[in-house]
Formats: sequence, structure tokens, C-alpha cells
Amino acid sequence: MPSLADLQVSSLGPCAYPSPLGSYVAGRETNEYFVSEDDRVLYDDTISLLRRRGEPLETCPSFEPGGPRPQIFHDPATTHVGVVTCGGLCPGLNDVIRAVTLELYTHYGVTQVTGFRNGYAGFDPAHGFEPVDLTPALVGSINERGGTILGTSRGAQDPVVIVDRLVALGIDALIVIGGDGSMHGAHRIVEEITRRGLPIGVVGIPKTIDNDIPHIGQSFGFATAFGEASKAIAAAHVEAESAYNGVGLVKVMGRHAGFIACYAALANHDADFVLIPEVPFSLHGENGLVRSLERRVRERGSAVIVLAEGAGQEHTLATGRSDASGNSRLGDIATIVREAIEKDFHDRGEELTLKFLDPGYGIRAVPADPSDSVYCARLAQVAVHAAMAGRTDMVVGRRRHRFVHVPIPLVIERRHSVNPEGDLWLSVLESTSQPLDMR
Ligand SMILES: Nc1ncnc2c1ncn2[C@@H]1O[C@H](COP(=O)(O)OP(=O)(O)O)[C@@H](O)[C@H]1O
Ligand SMILES: O=P(O)(O)OC[C@H]1O[C@](O)(COP(=O)(O)O)[C@@H](O)[C@@H]1O
Ligand SMILES: [Mg+2]
Repeated sequence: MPSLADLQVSSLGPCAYPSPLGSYVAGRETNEYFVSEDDRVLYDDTISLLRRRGEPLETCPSFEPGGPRPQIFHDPATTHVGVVTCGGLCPGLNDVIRAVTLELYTHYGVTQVTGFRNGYAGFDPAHGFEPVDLTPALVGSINERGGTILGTSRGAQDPVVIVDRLVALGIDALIVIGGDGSMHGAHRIVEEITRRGLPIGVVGIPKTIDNDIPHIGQSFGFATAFGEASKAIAAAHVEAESAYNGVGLVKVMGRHAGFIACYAALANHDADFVLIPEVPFSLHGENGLVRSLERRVRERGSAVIVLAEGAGQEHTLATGRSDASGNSRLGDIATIVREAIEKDFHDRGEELTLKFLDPGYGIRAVPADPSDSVYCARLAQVAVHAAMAGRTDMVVGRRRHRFVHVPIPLVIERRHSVNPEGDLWLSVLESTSQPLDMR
């Protein structure tokens, strides 16, 4: 449980410039568009949690709200903003690049916006990736396409080299669009900036289809991704129920967190079993997957299993390998589950029609759905407000419908994952009627 001190956002210094957004509210009796610098968004959201603390509201943990400030740190006339996308693809990356650029140009009058190519690698002159001048004309309709126009990458880069490049190009604020790994990287960039005493801010916009970043509500692109995954589950259901002893096995992404599997399964209620990294299961034994599946197929004639790629890793041979960013390469649980099911039906002399679907990269290479598009645009605007107000070492998030600033050290402290004791997993159990304990 974070303390109030853990939730304090770092700032480059006092805000000496009036915000150009002030012209919008000039002459109005109220200026509710602007965020009050002394307002806070409470961490706890129930009376019982607050009561348990027994403290005045002012000392209870709370976040700085996101949104435009009446006074800003950077002078828009001279400000130069950098933008980079890192890590795996995610629907909405182009929406965010577009909205950051347009917010800077249109509302702050900032006309120097530079996009770094191919993730953190783009800062290293040795790679020879020329930065891109992001303009309203360039970004106008990029939101219609999946992927990122800037390119992305995995793999470590030296923060010293990155800060050297920021200094060489005169960047005042860097917007990092990335996942947990990118935010670790962003924090190391901040440490190097701080070591040199430079007035350069770093603001993150959390991206990942896995939704494994804590404290930020939900990462953009997650909703689009699970929506795409749910289409594969619906197809598996149709295939399974149209066959004699039909079984659909759908593998979805989700390295350490089973959110995609849970939400995709809940989206159409076609799943009979959801297997996620957070909840261990046995393959064999009375409560294990194979016997439970046998019972379900006997009762209903068919069944659908949704399998997160990171589930049941204890049943696989550890690969001992990792990708360029240090993320572990997973064992192939789908093949193990599939072979166990096929062997069991074969040994029992039962017919089986098993269809294996892996929507794979197809769930993250698509453009954002309308709901994620809105979310991307708004997160981007809030990130620009934060950057212009001199905030640093923070990411933007939306907790319970409130935009907030979350310090990066807090979001990289741990991973967000499905709580097996929580209400999401309970919904999955209710929807699938799978055994509570499959060990
Ligand atoms: N602990 C870390 N410290 C510094 N940089 C990191 C760290 N983890 C990842 N990165 C860098 O952040 C970038 C993106 O990380 P990655 O894990 O691939 O994707 P994501 O940000 O989507 O989780 C990569 O360039 C990677 O080298
Ligand atoms: O792009 P790669 O390296 O094949 O990685 C695939 C992994 O990326 C993810 O989409 C998550 O990526 P991020 O960590 O970049 O958010 C996982 O769901 C999946 O395991
Ligand atoms: Mg990640």
C-alpha cells in the first residue's frame, strides 16, 4: 500500500509561464478546465478503507490530478518535445503520437516535436536512425493504421547515450510511450538527467496489451486487444459446438498477467475454462484440466479452453532464454495442453475434434477501437499538460474515471496481475463454471 510520499510527483521547478490554454477560459466566471494545484485524487475509494486509516483526508494517500494547469514550466515558444514508442506493439500507438503532436501544436503553440525512430535504439547515433519531424500534416490520419509510425524495438540502451542525444537536440521534455520495461528505461533516463542537473522532463504514457502496469487503471490498447481475442474465442466456440466431441483451444497473449484471457472470455461467455499465469492448474488428477474437460464435454457435447501463453509454465520445460529486453521466453504450454487432451481422448477410445486457434499478433496489430481511440487521445492530452507543467518521472493514468499522475518509481515497483481472490477472477469462475481449484 503506497504512502502519500510515494505518490508525490517530481517537478522540474516553479511554473512561471501562463498557459496558452488560458485564452479558452478567459472571461468565464469559472475556470473548471484548469486543475487546481492543491486538489488530489484519493487512493482509497471506499469509506471503510478511509476509516481504517483513521487519518485526516489531507494525509491519506492521494494522486496529483491530471489536466491543464493555469501556469506552466516550459515556455511554449522555445519548447522542444521528443516522442518515442518502445516495446511490443499495442493498438492505439498512432492515436497517441497524433494526439500528442496536435495538442502541442494546436493548444500550446509548440512547433518543435521530434519523433525518435525504433524505440530507445533511435537515440543512439550509432544506429543511424534519423529522427522524424512530427507535424500536424504528418500525423493527421495515422490513427487509422495499427502499429507505430515511429517504429519500436526491444533491447537495452545506455541512458548516458540517450541523454547526450536529448541535450544535443535541445529536447526539453520526452514523452515515452511504452510498457513496464520502457518505464524502467525512462526512470534510468531521469536518473541520468538528474545526475547532470538538467531541466528535461520525462513523462510516460502506459502502453501494453497485457495491462500489467499497476496503479494506472488500464493501459490503452488493452480493450481493443481483448476484443480481438474474443473473436477467436467465438470462432472456437462455433467450431467446437458444430463437431462431435468438439474442443476449441484458444491461446492468447499475456506473459505474466491473464487479463486478456479473462476479459476476452467474459466478452462473449463462450469459454468453459480460462487458464492464466496467476492461477495454477494441474493437467491430470480428478480436479485437473483433462478430467474436468472430459466431464464438461460429456455434459455439453463440446468445450472451449482459453489459455494465456504464460499459464501453467511449471508444466513446460523452462527455456532459460530471454528476449533483448530481458523478458523471459515462455515455454510452450499450448502444445502440452493440446497433447494431454488428445492422448486422454485417444486412451479412452473417444472421438475428439480439437481445433487450436492462436490469434497471436493479430490482436495487437489492429488500429484502436473507438473506445481506446478516445482513451488514447485523452491520455496524450493529459501527458502533454503534465510535460508542459514541468512534471517528470511520472506516467499518466485514469483511475476510476479520474486522470492522475503516477510516479514512475511506483509503477515499476511491481507488476499488475489478476488477483485470484478478486472480483475479476470470480466473474470468470461464474461465467465458465470451471472448478474453483483445478490443482
Ligand atoms: N530494467 C530496465 N532498465 C532499463 N531499460 C529497460 C529495462 N527493461 C526494459 N528496458 C528497455 O525498455 C524498452 C522496452 O522494454 P520491453 O520490455 O521490451 O517492452 P515494454 O516497455 O512494452 O514492457 C527496451 O528498449 C528495453 O531495453
Ligand atoms: O513482440 P514479441 O517480442 O514477440 O513479444 C510478445 C509479447 O509481447 C506482449 O504483447 C507484451 O508486450 P509488452 O511487454 O511490450 O507490453 C506479450 O503479450 C507477448 O508475450
Ligand atoms: Mg512489458
